[in-house]
This record gives sequence, C-alpha cells and structure tokens, in this order.
Amino acid sequence: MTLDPARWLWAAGAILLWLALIALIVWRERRARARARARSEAMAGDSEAVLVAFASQTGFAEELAWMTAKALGQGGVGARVLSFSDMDIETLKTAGRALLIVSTTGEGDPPDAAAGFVRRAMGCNADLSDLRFGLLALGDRSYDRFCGFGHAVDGWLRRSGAEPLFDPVEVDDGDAGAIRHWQHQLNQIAGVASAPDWTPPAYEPWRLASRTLVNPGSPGAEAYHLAFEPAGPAPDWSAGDIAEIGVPARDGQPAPGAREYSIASLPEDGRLELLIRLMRRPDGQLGLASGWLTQTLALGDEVGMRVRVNRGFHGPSAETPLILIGNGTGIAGLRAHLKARASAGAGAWLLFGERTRAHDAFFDAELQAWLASGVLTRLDRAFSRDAGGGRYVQDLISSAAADVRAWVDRGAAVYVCGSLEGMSQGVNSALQQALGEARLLELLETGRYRRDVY
Ligand SMILES: Cc1cc2nc3c(=O)[nH]c(=O)nc-3n(C[C@H](O)[C@H](O)[C@H](O)COP(=O)(O)O)c2cc1C
Repeated sequence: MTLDPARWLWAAGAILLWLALIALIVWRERRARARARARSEAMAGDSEAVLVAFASQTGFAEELAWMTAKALGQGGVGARVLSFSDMDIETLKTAGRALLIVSTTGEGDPPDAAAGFVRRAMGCNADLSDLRFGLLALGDRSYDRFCGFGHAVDGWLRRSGAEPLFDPVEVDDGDAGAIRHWQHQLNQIAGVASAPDWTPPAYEPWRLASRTLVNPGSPGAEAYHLAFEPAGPAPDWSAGDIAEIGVPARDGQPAPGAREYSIASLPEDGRLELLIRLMRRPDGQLGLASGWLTQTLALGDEVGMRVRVNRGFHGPSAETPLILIGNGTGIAGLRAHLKARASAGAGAWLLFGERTRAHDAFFDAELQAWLASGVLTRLDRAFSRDAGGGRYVQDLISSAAADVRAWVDRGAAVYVCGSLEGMSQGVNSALQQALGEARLLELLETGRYRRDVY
C-alpha cells in the first residue's frame, strides 16, 4: 500500500467526480420525471377528455367522429367517442365540452340509433348550462328538411342552456369544404396549426367485365347485373358496404358527381358486382348515371370507383340468426350478406318482393342453390303483379308474424334493404305489428334492426 499523499488526493478526487456525475444524472432524471408528471397533470386537469358523440345512419357521422377524436389526440386533447345510443343526459351534463356529429335520415328524422336518446332526453329541456358544444350536422340539400335532426339537436341544446363553441357546421352531401371548416374548428380546440389529412380514398380504376339484363320482359324498368374487375389494386370491403362510382361529365353537362350502389359481392369473388335499375325521367330521358352504366359503358371500359364503408349495415356474428328483408335492387346488399353467411357456415331467412315471378325473380338460380345447401333456411317471395297478387314484401311479414317473433325471440337480427318509399315504411309497420312497437324500438336501438334504404 502506498503512502504517497498525492496519489490519495487523485483517487479521492476521482471518486468525488464520479459521485458528482451520478448525482447529476439522478437529479436530471428526477427533474425530467417531475416535468412529465406536471405536464400530464396539467393536460388532465386542463381538459377532461372531450366527448365526441355521433348519431349516424349509414356510417359517415361515425367515421367523422373517429377522425375527430384522432385529430384532437394529435393536439394532445383526449377524446371519448360515444354513440347517441349509449348517451344520456348525465353524460352531457358532466362532459364539459362535447362535439356532436349527427346526420339526418328519412324525412328530417334522427338516425335509428338516436331514436332512444330523442325519446329519453330530448322531450324536455335539461339543465346543460355547464356544457359547451360544437355541432357537425350532416345532410343533403336535396331533401326538404336539410339537416333536420342536426337543427333539432342544436335547438334543444341551446334551449337547455348549453353554450355553442362555434356556429353549427352543416355538410351538404359530404361537401369537402364544410368538412375542412370542421377540421379548422378542431385545430382551434386542439391548438394545432395544420389540418390532419382527411381526404377520402381516391377512386380506383375498375373494368366492366360483364353486364346482364336480369329482368327481360318485366313490367318494371330494366335491372342490370354488372360485374367489375379491378384494373389496379383492389380494396377490401364487407357485406353491406357501398360502391361510389364517379360519373363523368357528358354532353357538355358538368360531372354529376358520385353515385352510390349497394355492393352485391364479396372481395373473395374477385369482382365487385352491382344491381342497377335503369332510371327514366318523366320526359323519357335516361338517368345520367344509370343510363351511362347500363347502356353507354362498354365491356372492358374503365370506371373510377371507391368503396364507402357502411358500418351501420355490416352483418351480425355468424351465431346470430338473420332475417333479410328487401325489394327490387335492394337484393344486391342482401346477396352480399347471404354470400358472407355462406362462407361463415351460417344461415338466413330471406323475404323478398318484386313484380312478377316469371321476370323479376332476381338471382333465382342462386337462391334455389342456397335453399338446397341450407344457407337459406327459408325463402319467402311476394310478386305484386302476379295473378292473385297485390302482395308486397311487408305482407309476407304479416303472414309469418308468429315465425318472425320466434326468430327474434331466438336473438335474430333484422336487416332491410331496398326502397325508402313504400317498402321501408310498410316493412316497419308490419314488423311493429308482429313484434310490438317497444320491442321493435329496442331492436333498433340495440342494432338488431338495421336498414339500408334509398
Ligand atoms: C334515406 C335517407 C334519407 C335522408 N334524409 C335526409 C333529410 O331528410 N335531410 C337531410 O338533410 N339529409 C338527409 N339524408 C342525407 C344524409 O343525412 C347524409 O347522407 C349524411 O351524410 C349521412 O350520414 P350518416 O352516414 O352518418 O348517416 C338522407 C339520406 C338517406 C340515405
């Protein structure tokens, strides 16, 4: 052992330096942790998560609700996304700030899933003086009551003492400008300068592979079964989803925009199939989109198409018994569901209405094969123009009311696809008769009664 004091001094100095270094590291770590804690406490204290509530019929409002929550999150603002069906007065009273995204359906009506909230909460004024809200109202100006439900929600909130954060933003037919305006408001709330990217998916090129007239000789307008093959990358979709086709400008007229059709096939078919009715205006002119798709477009021609996710009409689990009800070209969406049931090894009951058995039994061979294989547990069809006819799909429900009840007792979901006028109201009243008003409302609110009507 050395007794050289200089060496002792060096050793002590080195140890002190090492201890000081460790102390510095520990101190800096503690300070960083304290800062992070303060930041997170400040965030939590400063803003309870913003409530983002949606009332959606076909899924657009729901999609925007999730994008809204994501945009807030990007600015460090927490968000809680809730359907109107899961919301009550207390939720609003205690929310602090709420962003409400609501669509309008029917004739100025609330989406099905919001019916319960309307009944429970909106009948009377509540004390919502602690609530500040922003409203995005989705609608379409071609309807008489543009954004009818959005306006009803806005009026009720104001009457209840809630304070608007900004004027309601109205969206006409998905108008991108109005949605950008909403994003701008979100950026203000989230304190971010740049808008998140909400651009809808671009149109993909698809080639017309086949087109078949499915109802030659029908007393109704011609209906065509079209199949498209992807000319580029094929998107994924589920039964119930919608194809948006970009209709090009023609004859010096401006492009009429996109048209929506229920998809009648599944991605595993390798083709996107549609059932399109040729529309004629009173003056005999063909519908712009249906005329182009069923008459002008040639085999091999390309169209721009994109898939719109229609969550409100996605199928239930394979274990849930399924009743499918529809008329006319509404069978397109139901066919995609039947294909999905077939591949899941599940069955379904189809009730379908058209004009004549001889000419309008759409997809008859396929339905017979599904009956034989058990995918169709039961098939009921009504043909209104047949001898002794005058029977519509809703009459099938009335005749089979006891069976409909038994299926619903076993947990069945009821999906309706087809025309808004006549069919959907008729089917609704027949279901009300069969199940009782309260029961049908309960099915509606719990997502067991779903409609895709147009
Ligand atoms: C059957 C049906 C009825 C509609 N009725 C109205 C209406 O009365 N007033 C309106 O402004 N928009 C109406 N719309 C347009 C929708 O509000 C609009 O398409 C909205 O973007 C749908 O949002 P969602 O997918 O969240 O339900 C209707 C749409 C459909 C399909």
